[in-house]
Amino acid sequence: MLQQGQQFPLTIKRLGINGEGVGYFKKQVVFVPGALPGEEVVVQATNVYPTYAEGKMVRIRKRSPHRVKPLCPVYDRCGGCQLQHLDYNAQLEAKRDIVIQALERHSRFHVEELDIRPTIGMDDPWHYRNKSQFQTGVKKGRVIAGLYSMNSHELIDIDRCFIQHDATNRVTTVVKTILQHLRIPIYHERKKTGVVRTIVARVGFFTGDVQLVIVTATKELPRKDLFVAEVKRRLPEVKSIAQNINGQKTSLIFGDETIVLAGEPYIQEVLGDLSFELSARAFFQLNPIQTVKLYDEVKKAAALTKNERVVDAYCGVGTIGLWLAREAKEVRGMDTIPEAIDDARQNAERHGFTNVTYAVGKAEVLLPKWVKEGWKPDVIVVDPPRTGCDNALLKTMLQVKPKTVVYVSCNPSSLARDIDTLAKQYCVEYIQPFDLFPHTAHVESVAKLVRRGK
Ligand SMILES: C[S@@+](CC[C@H](N)C(=O)[O-])C[C@H]1O[C@@H](n2cnc3c(N)ncnc32)[C@H](O)[C@@H]1O
Repeated sequence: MLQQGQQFPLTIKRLGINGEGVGYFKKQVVFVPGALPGEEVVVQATNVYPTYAEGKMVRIRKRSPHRVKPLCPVYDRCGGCQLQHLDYNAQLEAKRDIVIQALERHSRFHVEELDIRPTIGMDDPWHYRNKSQFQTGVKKGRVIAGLYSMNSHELIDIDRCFIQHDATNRVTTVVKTILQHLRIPIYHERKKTGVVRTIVARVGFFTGDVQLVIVTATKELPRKDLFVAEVKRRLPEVKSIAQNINGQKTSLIFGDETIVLAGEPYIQEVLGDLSFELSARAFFQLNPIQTVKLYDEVKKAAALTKNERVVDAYCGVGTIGLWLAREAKEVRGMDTIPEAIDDARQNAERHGFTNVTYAVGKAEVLLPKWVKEGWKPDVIVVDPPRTGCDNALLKTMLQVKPKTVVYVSCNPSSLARDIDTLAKQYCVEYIQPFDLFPHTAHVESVAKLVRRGK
């Protein structure tokens, strides 16, 4: 058994689900952030648990040929990315491997018999995120904004984040200086004093318009008019300035109340031939370039012929349903967040779709209700949160037996578990991994399932 603080040699076998290197020391699994598959490293045990251990890398004895110098100067301290030290093609392979590992661990499939395709990556895997949410703080009298360090509560000041679109970097940096000049108080988490908590900047990739949301702990924002005037003067690309109030002690960024301070309540974004109006709190996919590829894959997998009734389960603001609507007879979507459904309805209306309806509620409650009312889908698309689909939904799917299920997943473990349940009546035609978040350990997948027999 390993002891805390013990140093030992380790060969890294693979990347774990959080991007850390995984090796075995006398059959005990050890997770080592920063270590890469194929490397031989010396590790110091930092945490030893009954079934696994965590360690930090002390020295690399044999380097991976895929190890590269991270682009970001704060990569080692910031918790945002996990894979910048691995070359991009190797990242794509590692992500496919993460999907394979999840299937081996959480399903009964013979993985070698499944068609798991190479990960679809980006031509340029930098500056792909359309939204930044940087916490604010004060360091040596200077206003800073960024992300919290991985292992401590230190706020890392980030001037240029290499995975953010540069418009969001620029807006955040300038807003920091405006807050500094106007001496607008920054919120202090421990003392619970001050005002500004978070700077949220979102850009429409297609339009170049930027939305700025200042999240404050109090309703009062000192020197608000001056702040707005300075933002307008120095950042003409900002088309919407809003204040969101969040006085709660919570890990959620936004509170319930949003006040538009200047400009439009929305910015515009375009995906394929659909346009969207994004309000301050509206959810929208973070990587628009890859989202288009992902949705096109969903469309291909759904293989619609204008005769199908389609469910867009966990629909968010309805984007997948709208992507499919022209090729479907009818689309019904549902989500638990009322604002998302309001947006989905408006999006459908603006595009003139008459065959799409959206409802607020749980997928596992609404689908059985629709079926009971006599409405049976031919194709079901699910895009659940990390926890995967509720059992009641899977059960209804097995009862209703749509000819095709398209499963969009942001968590390979819950994907593996859920498609294992569906395998009673469905064949997995293929699984297509996507890289929506280069340089992080996230992997998104589209699985196409077709009903066995009739
Ligand atoms: C991964 S997002 C899907 C977003 C959307 N399909 C898109 O492409 O933008 C998951 C969504 O599931 C919703 N959700 C969570 N639990 C749910 C449930 N039990 N039933 C329906 N929707 C749920 C969340 O509000 C969230 O919008």
